[in-house]
Amino acid sequence: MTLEELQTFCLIEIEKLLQNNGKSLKDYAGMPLPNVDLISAFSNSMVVREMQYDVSEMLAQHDDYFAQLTAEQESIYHAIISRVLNKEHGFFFVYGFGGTGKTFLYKTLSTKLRSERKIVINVASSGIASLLLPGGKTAHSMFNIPIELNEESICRIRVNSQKEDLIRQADLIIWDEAPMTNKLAFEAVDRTFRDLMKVTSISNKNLPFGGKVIVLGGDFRQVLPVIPKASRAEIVMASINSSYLWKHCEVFNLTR
Ligand SMILES: Nc1ncnc2c1ncn2[C@@H]1O[C@H](COP(=O)(O)OP(=O)(O)OP(=O)(O)O)[C@@H](O)[C@H]1O
Repeated sequence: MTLEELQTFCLIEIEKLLQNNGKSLKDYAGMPLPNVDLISAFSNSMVVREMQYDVSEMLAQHDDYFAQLTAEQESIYHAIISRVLNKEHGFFFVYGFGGTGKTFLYKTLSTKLRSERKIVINVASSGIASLLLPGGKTAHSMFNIPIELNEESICRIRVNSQKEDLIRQADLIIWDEAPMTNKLAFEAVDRTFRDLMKVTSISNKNLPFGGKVIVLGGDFRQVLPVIPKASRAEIVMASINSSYLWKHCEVFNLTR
């Protein structure tokens, strides 16, 4: 917890005691007031959970991972981190077959940003893969992706919910095993994020995933979307690289 957060916590407690006695911090000239932005962040337990990582532990882990990155991993790392730090949008795909170090890269990115108290949402297409990611969940449960999908689907994220707030505040979203998810699921997430992020800036409506920095990863030679009785062509058409989103994607390759 930072000193400012600690101060806000203390001021909230003092304010509660004062209010119980018919007074308020505002009645005392020169007394600081709690930081309103932090109060709303505290009230969202999903955001609080993401802020609870031990900063020095994250930094130590990051430095250890970073020192081991290969040149390929390091250049992808810098490309992604610079987008986050410069508050620019980014839609990336990290392509690499099993064992090329995608998860290692995700862990290095996550520890870097968490060491700076930024929010990283780690999801995977399958439950098993999500267990390998730090703080991982399945994409379907995190983004409330509907089971039945079509070209107009949107995710069922309630307005003013904690999840909506968490997504809005997220600095980086990492989605592993992307090739096995139907493109309609990414398109539903894209529409939902555009809608959700236009509150922050109207121009986000025109950016892929509402201007978020999102990293998809996986290997198209492993598992593709499962569609009962579909032909090979239909399966290929259901992959993310057949989506309208793909032309916006910056693809990186991990080869070793
Ligand atoms: N730069 C690195 N330095 C040291 N070890 C690494 C590095 N990159 C990856 N590894 C190690 O190599 C192994 C495979 O890496 P990792 O699990 O990240 O690959 P992956 O591409 O995610 O594989 P999969 O797609 O099968 O999940 C792991 O044990 C990981 O710790």
